Amino acid sequence: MSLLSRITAPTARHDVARLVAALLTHHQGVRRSAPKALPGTTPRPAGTRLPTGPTGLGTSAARIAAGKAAGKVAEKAAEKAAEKAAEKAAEKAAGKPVGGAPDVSGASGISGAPGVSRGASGDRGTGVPELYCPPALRDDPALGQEVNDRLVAWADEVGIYDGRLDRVRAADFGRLMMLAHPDSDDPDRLLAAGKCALAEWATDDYYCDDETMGSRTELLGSHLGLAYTALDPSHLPARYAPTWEEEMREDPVRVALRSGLDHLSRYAEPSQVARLRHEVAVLFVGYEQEGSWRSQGRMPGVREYLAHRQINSFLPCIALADVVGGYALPASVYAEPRVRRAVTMAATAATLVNDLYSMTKEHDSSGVEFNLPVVIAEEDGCSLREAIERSAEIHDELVHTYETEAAALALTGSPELRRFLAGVWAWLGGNREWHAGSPRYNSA
Ligand SMILES: CC(C)=CCC/C(C)=C(/C)COP(=O)(O)OP(=O)(O)O
Repeated sequence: MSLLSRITAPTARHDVARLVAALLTHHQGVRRSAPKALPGTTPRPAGTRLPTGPTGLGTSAARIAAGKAAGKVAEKAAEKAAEKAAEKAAEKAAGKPVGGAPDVSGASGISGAPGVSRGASGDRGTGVPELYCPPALRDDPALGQEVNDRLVAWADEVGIYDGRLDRVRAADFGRLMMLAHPDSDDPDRLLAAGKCALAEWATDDYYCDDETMGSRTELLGSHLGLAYTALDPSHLPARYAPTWEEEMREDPVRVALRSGLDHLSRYAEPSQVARLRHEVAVLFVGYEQEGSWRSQGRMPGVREYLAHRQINSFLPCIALADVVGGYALPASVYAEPRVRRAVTMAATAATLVNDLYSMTKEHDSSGVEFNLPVVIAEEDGCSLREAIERSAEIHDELVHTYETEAAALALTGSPELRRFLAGVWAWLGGNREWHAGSPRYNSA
């Protein structure tokens, strides 16, 4: 065994994660709330800069003296924060009031509910059990509204959701961006990420989900193939290129995807753009998979569905945490298997939140709809209520595992990785908060 492999934190696995989570969360039957900050990190207010130069294990010798001191301070602060979070968690688990700091859920001023994790008060009338999830880190309604206004204006310009822009405005995707990316207060960066998200949503609504918007299962593959070329341009021979370009502009979803990526490219490095392209291509595979179930009239099993929700997920949005935050996580770190495992688990959890909150909307739609509770009810032969509870438990396990594994990675990783993992955690909180309030899922 090399020295490096001995001093590097071991890979946390399900069993380790479960053990730690169980120790921290189940003390005398009391569940704890998810902490506001990912253990091992500190919430980073918008505009805070990262230390520069090489960081992390084995690189300290390469740092110049000042950078070294700064890195050490940051590491110490992260360790302190982790200790504090663990202490707080233990106090909460023991049923003691947490000294000093305000209640994290109340402090956000968003929910009005005493605590944002699982428990009776969390559903705000939606029927969704309270979930183990961090609270949203900030709520800045004015910023959310600015992003939303600009997003709706852009949707109008590119032609998506024609005649339905009032519903898009009400869904408030600008608020989602504001809640999910608390380390940026730049409306234009939030808008760029919002455009990408709305274009991905439009792809789903127009091609997969919504027959009233023209979706037809037999055309899905062809539509998605063309849509992908909006993100990764086709370079056709000269005689075909002009007409191809006209055709690209004929479809509002293609226009939206291309325009969103163009805007994002002002802030993203090529490797970050490539990352988004990859995640969207994977998302499209997920859209296809769902289309295949639909055309067969087949309900997938729970394992297949969960694997699907990892690819048909919010990962393309979550993957932009660094672009929106104004820093770049190197491609090699993003691709590191332990990082990918943690981040994809978070993405699945975020998407299960969508499943839980969108059940009512989907229940009202005409076609076959897939979500985890329906799939569990079918496979386990249980009631939908029981299946909702089981879905919430699966969500919670994923979040606990992310928390444990990401915290371990944060303690040994670079400042960029630490910030990214904290950004993913913040994304989970903003996402849940948005789903709980957006009229897309909560209208009568
Ligand atoms: C990346 C992105 C914004 C994708 C949107 C599609 C997606 C992964 C969802 C979670 C939406 O799933 P669903 O079709 O259930 O969405 P709605 O419930 O209709 O919002």
